[in-house]
Amino acid sequence: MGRTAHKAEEQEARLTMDAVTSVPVPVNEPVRTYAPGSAERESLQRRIAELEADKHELTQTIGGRRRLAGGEPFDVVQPHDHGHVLGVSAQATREDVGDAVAAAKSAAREWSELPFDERAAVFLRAADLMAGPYRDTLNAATMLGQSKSVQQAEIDSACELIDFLRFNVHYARRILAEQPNSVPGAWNRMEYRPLDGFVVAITPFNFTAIAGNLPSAPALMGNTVVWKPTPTQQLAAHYTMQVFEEAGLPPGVINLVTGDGHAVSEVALADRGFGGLHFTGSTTTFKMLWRRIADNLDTYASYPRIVGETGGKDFIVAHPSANQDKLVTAIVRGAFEYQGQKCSAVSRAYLPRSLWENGLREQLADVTRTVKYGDITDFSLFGGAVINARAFAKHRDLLSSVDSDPAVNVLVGGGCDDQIGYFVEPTVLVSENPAHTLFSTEYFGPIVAVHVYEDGDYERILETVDSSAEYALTGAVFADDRRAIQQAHRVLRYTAGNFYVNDKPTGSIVGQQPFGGSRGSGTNDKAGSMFNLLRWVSPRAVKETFDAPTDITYPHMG
Ligand SMILES: NC(=O)c1ccc[n+]([C@@H]2O[C@H](COP(=O)([O-])OP(=O)(O)OC[C@H]3O[C@@H](n4cnc5c(N)ncnc54)[C@H](O)[C@@H]3O)[C@@H](O)[C@H]2O)c1
Ligand SMILES: N[C@@H](CCC=O)C(=O)O
Repeated sequence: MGRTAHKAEEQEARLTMDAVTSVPVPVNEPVRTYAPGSAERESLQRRIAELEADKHELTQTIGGRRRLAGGEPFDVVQPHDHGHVLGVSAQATREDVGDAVAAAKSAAREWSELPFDERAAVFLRAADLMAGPYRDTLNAATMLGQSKSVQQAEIDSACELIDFLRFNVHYARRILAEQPNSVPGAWNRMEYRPLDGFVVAITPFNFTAIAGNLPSAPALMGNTVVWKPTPTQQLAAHYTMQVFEEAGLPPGVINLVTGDGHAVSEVALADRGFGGLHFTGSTTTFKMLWRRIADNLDTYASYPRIVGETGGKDFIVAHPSANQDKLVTAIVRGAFEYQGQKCSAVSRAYLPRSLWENGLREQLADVTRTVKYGDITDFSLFGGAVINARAFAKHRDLLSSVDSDPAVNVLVGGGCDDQIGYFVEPTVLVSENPAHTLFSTEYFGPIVAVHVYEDGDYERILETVDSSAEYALTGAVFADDRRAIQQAHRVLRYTAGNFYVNDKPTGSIVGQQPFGGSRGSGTNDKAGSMFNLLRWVSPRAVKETFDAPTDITYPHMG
């Protein structure tokens, strides 16, 4: 048999396999508790000690080869103990990024021609490695490098990342199964090709799961990727890449480059073969990258896909009928877990005067005072430090400005200290002015602004919540009165892409609350869902006619 005939047969077999197999039905990875005395706690503590004792060389992976970037070196430290260096990495140069782009291009054809099941198996295997032998490593790296408590690491670098990988395979299979109608004599098919170009994934510091999902989701759909994690998440990203490789990801499919990303936007976003951006991070960075892409529009072979999940000014609004205990728990967990550094974190709360003056103020202050931050290797603590010196300085400046602001009262907190780690106290600020910048600016730290409204002004305050900030990511209403809940649904319909009723607006779960927001919060392509995966395919409609006409006349022509 000739080589061409053999190739055609092989291709036919691939199409058939894509059409008939099924994939494992995903279930959410159970969250481990790490309770005192448990074996899982001991095992994790051992791994933390090992990672702390090591000084990692945090390399790039380009075309399957590890190498330190050619630019300026930088240290990766523990935010809660910034004198403790976990690893050394370096800024990617233009040459490094050029090599990563070349590696992505050269791996593209073979990877896209691999049957879907073979690609899916790589990521399902990665999920199992993360759930098993790599769980402690990824959790320890996330705790040490990003200053997460054990609970916050477990729901991120274990459960959410594993869920992304398993659920994406399930959703991708559903996309492939979505086929057009055929009529007698013709067969219509939809082929879900990857994009006609490589994808750039640029990822934030705050979620190891997001950092792993952004390159792997397009790769699952057959794309090759240049992935740039952020320096402060480099340790966990390093191990995530290691898992992908151990799971059998071929060289060049995901190419990790290190550093602040300037060379990535200069080289990869200016390449003719750039096919799409998968971004999560601040609104400012996303807008800057979008503008750069727009400036290069005439360079590209295709219109690039742009997916970005960005900042938030997430809220809780409570009706006078709200349950006070549940409300306080939601504000404190929502605002102060992971030091307020979730894009979904509560950073503004609108509370009715009747509750505020009948115990809510004192209860909120008392519970907030119990929140302790420190070295996250102490499992009794609630949280750690903010991510770096820049974040610390932003919070320090804000706290010192509110000290002398007559429009703001500090209910609790207000202190900060960066001698050992970048610590900012859990802080509740109260202002009578709902138009104060505290209610519109994303600070991304453990600070929540409270506005107390008159009970009769509920509808008006809902309108204020809607119009105060440029963002529309997450939000929650607390009420027992169903009419109040319905009013909130109506007025706040576009104020949050993830809306919660009587629950905190953080902690979405893959497969349960697909995540993302609109307005200044992003393109709302819902990470970990079919909506996101659809952005990484370029469908081709194929019609095959079995017995094509041989006569150009139509019946009306007689
Ligand atoms: N909506 C969501 O799903 C979501 C999830 C997590 C975080 N976030 C948002 O992310 C932000 C916090 O993350 P961050 O501090 O890492 O954000 P960031 O915007 O500072 O950085 C994000 C990424 O962009 C890179 N970057 C910055 N400048 C660049 C440039 N010129 N060229 C190329 N890359 C560049 C960074 O190195 C990093 O990898 C917050 O605003 C938060 O709300 C949003
Ligand atoms: N899934 C997370 C997303 C956080 C973003 O930073 C949450 O819902 O809290």
